[in-house]
Amino acid sequence: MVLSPDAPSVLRIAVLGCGVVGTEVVRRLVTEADELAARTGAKLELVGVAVRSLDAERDPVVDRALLTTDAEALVARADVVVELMGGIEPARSLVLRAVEHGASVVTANKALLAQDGPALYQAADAAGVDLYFEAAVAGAIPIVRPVRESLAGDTVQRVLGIVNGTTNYVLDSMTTTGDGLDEAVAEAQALGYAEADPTADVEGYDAAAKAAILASLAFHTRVALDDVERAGITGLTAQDVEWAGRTGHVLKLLAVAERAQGDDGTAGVLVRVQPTLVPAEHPLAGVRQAFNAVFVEAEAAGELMFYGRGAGGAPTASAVLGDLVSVARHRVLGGKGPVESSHADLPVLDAGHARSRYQVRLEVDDRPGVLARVAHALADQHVSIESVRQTPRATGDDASATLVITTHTAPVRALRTTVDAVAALDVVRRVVSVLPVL
Ligand SMILES: NC(=O)c1ccc[n+]([C@@H]2O[C@H](COP(=O)([O-])OP(=O)(O)OC[C@H]3O[C@@H](n4cnc5c(N)ncnc54)[C@H](O)[C@@H]3O)[C@@H](O)[C@H]2O)c1
Ligand SMILES: N[C@@H](CCO)C(=O)O
Ligand code: NA
Repeated sequence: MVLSPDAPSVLRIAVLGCGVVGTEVVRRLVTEADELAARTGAKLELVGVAVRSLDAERDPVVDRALLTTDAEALVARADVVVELMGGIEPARSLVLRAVEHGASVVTANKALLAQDGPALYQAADAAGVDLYFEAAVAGAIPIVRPVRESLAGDTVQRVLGIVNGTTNYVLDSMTTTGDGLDEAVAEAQALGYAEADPTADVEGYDAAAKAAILASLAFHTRVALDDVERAGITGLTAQDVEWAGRTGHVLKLLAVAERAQGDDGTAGVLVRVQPTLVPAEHPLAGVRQAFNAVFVEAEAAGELMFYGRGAGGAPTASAVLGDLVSVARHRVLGGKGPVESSHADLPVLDAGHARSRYQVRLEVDDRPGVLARVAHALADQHVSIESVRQTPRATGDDASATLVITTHTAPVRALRTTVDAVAALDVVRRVVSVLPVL
């Protein structure tokens, strides 16, 4: 490449946090140094790695002479800061400090971006530096850049997918083994997918943060973590998974961000994370283990699908290094990457505006007239039935049955009212589950 005489020949790189991802980023910076320099046009010199403890055991690829517990001082002497410690503070202050010093930032921190993204994007923009975050959504899968750049000339209608590897592993394991949730989570922990405290994954916070980031990019609108309607997988049982299979579905934790209309017809966006019944023949049903997959539906492009590893040290490091080369190239060749695009400023609608097909599973008395009464309760709310399946549970005087009703697309508010009405019928013993169907 032809470089201007004042282009830097060396860029100082600071890595903050040396855990699962940080270690793999350091490994590639060390082992691929020559190749990265050739691609960038400048040497990427690792000048320090901020850690909590200097004495902790580490992979030998990490040069102990580069370790420091003074992250602030390290940030002050870097051209590019790679934030991989996670959490809100001190990550937030260090990212702000970095851009104030004129350093570009690469981060994998979805929690921070979903909470404080706008302030960070503005600070980077004001300072004229880059803030890149491909690794924050779906790990190695290129999805931030396609939505932010490749689709910048199109109109995205909907983004949906599996964006949390841990919960996909847990649900996949429940599907294949018939295990309950606790056993599957313990297995995911033993294999290193789920953390010791798996709350962020199993309660859907991690997926919700990613959904907020994707929605912001896709709809040119600010969407924060609190705007996302969220349900995790903790309430799911082995029976829910079994019934999904019996009715031709696979249970997946889906993130959905879509354009929708408010009550007065105004345009808005809806963003939610919830366990969803995916038809067995749908491509998302075949996303196994800890893999992620994201569908994007855009006006001109039509349907796009992105699939790959959404977690793990090396895959996530791939996305971080891609960003690092991009922002480093801007330093060498001049120019800057995209800034926050929130001009559409669409309202985030409350989840009551969602429309979906639903599957309602009931335990009912098994006697004449029961089905008619349940069907009547749905008809009262104009919720149309697509199919009904009845399976006997117990026979004799106390005969009972499982009733699985699949509805046509209905507004979630009508569905909720319907379920309350059904639950109140004396012939209905229990509403076991209500799940959306993709
Ligand atoms: N692990 C993955 O698969 C994955 C995938 C995508 C994104 N991410 C994101 O990447 C980031 C890092 O994740 P991870 O899995 O490597 O976590 P990790 O817990 O393995 O590593 C984080 C490291 O940062 C260190 N750290 C925390 N606070 C620090 C501080 N104040 N000063 C110095 N060091 C500090 C911790 O001691 C730890 O070693 C997080 O934002 C995470 O959400 C992780
Ligand atoms: N805990 C996350 C890591 C990637 O963000 C997951 O399981 O997908
Ligand atoms: Na990604």
